[in-house]
Amino acid sequence: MIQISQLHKKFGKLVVLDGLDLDIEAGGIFAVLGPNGSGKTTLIKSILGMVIPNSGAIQIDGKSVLKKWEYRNQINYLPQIANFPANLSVKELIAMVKNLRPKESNEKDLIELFGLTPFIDKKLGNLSGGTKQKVNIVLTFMFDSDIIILDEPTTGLDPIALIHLKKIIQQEKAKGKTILITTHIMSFVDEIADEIVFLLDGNIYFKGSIENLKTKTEQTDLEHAIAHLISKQYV
Ligand SMILES: Nc1ncnc2c1ncn2[C@@H]1O[C@H](COP(=O)(O)OP(=O)(O)OP(=O)(O)O)[C@@H](O)[C@H]1O
Repeated sequence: MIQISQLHKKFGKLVVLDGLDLDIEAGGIFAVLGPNGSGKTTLIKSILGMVIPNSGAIQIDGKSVLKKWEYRNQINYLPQIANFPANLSVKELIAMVKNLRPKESNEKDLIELFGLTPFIDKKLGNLSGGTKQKVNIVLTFMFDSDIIILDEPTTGLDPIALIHLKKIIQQEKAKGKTILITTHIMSFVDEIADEIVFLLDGNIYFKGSIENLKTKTEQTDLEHAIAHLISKQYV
């Protein structure tokens, strides 16, 4: 579904992606992991066309996406930091996004599920961090798209919201969606990911199931397995 080959991205002299190759098959939950600054967001933004690579190819369903924009309509994206206009209300923001993306949307159930009804007329600038993240989640999941990309989706969420988030991610997976998630919360990965994609030194250092990773690193829990990967004992 998503094919990336020989992707290079530098910011000035800093090499972030160094000839990265990655194939993401259709359907399933892929956790994109790696230390801070390893290039997870850069990779995701390259797929979304928000970062322009220096060289390399990105294809979705066999078609190159570089310098194209229409394909973005088949991707739902939850950014790591949502810079919402502070003066808009939640309702106004949802209406604005619906206007920008003329596609059927299903925000009502999500607003209710995440307990956002009492906040619907409140200005975004006055909301708590976790409540803003719930709005971010509603905006991401209210459209039906084949690919869902979530950059640190759990940030600021309380345990109940986290349960709801996990459930909607599983529901989307059951519909055959391809879901990419970056996170540093290993318990979250352990619970929901089918595959781990681990970035280090500008490349994919490991791609496979959690079970494979545990076997390869001879660790019984994911956190230690990842720590072993970073210590580069398994090149
Ligand atoms: N627009 C930019 N200009 C300059 N440097 C950038 C830019 N975007 C990212 N970088 C740098 O590229 C590197 C990779 O950043 P990126 O945000 O992709 O990492 P990450 O793996 O998502 O990190 P984290 O886990 O901390 O979110 C970092 O050193 C970052 O400072």
